[in-house]
Amino acid sequence: MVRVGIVGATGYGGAELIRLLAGHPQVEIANVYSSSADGEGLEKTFPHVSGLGLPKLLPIDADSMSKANDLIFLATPAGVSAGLSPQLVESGVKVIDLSGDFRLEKGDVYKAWYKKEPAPASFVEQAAYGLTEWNQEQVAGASLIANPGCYPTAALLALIPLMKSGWVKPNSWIVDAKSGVSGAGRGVSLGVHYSEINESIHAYKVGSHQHTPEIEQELHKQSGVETIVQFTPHLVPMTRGILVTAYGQLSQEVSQAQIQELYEATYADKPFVRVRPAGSYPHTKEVYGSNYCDIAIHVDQRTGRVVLLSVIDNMMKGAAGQAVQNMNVMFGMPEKTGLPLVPVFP
Ligand SMILES: NC(=O)C1=CN([C@@H]2O[C@H](COP(=O)(O)OP(=O)(O)OC[C@H]3O[C@@H](n4cnc5c(N)ncnc54)[C@H](OP(=O)(O)O)[C@@H]3O)[C@@H](O)[C@H]2O)C=CC1
Ligand SMILES: CC(=O)N[C@@H](CCC(=O)OP(=O)(O)O)C(=O)O
Repeated sequence: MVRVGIVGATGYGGAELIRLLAGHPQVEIANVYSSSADGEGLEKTFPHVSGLGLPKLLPIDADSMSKANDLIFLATPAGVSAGLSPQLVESGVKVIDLSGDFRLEKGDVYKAWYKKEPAPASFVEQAAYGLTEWNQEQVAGASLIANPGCYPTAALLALIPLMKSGWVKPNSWIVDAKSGVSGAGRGVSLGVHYSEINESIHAYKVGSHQHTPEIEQELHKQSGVETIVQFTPHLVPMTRGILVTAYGQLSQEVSQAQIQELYEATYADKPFVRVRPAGSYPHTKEVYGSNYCDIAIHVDQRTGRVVLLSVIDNMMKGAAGQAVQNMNVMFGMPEKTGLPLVPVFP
């Protein structure tokens, strides 16, 4: 059994990790940690986990954490992992970080987009970017995983095959994304107040969202081609789910069938990416509560553009689900272990 510890267990990412790990056949939830609720039972925060026999919340202390766990998940705000993970990794415990602290390779880029001090460069260098489908080998050998952001997961799984093909003009990509409100975490603020967001939709952080350099960095790494992406996120009044609609200008005559074939071949052996039949319209509800990313391809011959539609559950493939998928790969377990396959529907 792998002994896991969860930091940030009182947040949304932490709660989703508990849901998955409590049902994982090869994991023991050994410890849960909190920066604010020492000694309390997690059911005080989350009545829905009552009766699972979970340990009480402990204070965060790197020394004792590294002795009591084989793996620590950090589901904490940006900046926390940058300080904590180096100590944990040095003492021999593996770390999967759900925040953005180890995703960006260049410290100055992190500082510019997150407005925080970057993690030590030597640890950023050894972190594997945990987009499992594309980095399985690096994930398997890593001690520190930078779990991808929710929007980058949906965008990258859709864009990478076409970026690698050379069939789309690199700087033409426009990534329009819509997210449910759980993507903003459990903290209360005016921006997620029910009466402010219900029956409304709005864009935010146009040209300045911190996931923009992450998408660009990984497209470059996977395709070898530098790319600038126009990324616009929107907040929609639903709890979970992300829909990415991405537009790229084709660089040559390519048919819908050719692109469809490319995607089907690329993801044929990837259990969590489902390429939908040509011309379909995936709904976020069709992946709700699951670790799937569903992708559909539309070629518009009139405009010469390809339109990619990609849906995920932000809490699952966009956060905790992908983190568990990475844990499975790190510990040599089958990739799908403990990840319930069928989405909750309706
Ligand atoms: N929600 C989502 O869809 C996604 C989230 N992420 C990332 O995952 C991380 C967690 O997100 P999410 O669960 O939504 O956020 P939440 O705000 O719901 O939870 C974060 C938790 O972190 C803990 N925390 C707060 N401050 C500190 C601190 N200084 N030191 C240690 N722990 C602290 C809090 O628990 P306590 O007070 O008990 O310590 C809190 O419950 C974030 O970095 C987020 O960006 C990534 C992808 C998707
Ligand atoms: C809807 C919503 O607010 N989503 C969050 C998701 C970002 C996130 O989780 O940030 P890191 O993964 O980079 O830490 C946002 O746009 O900031």
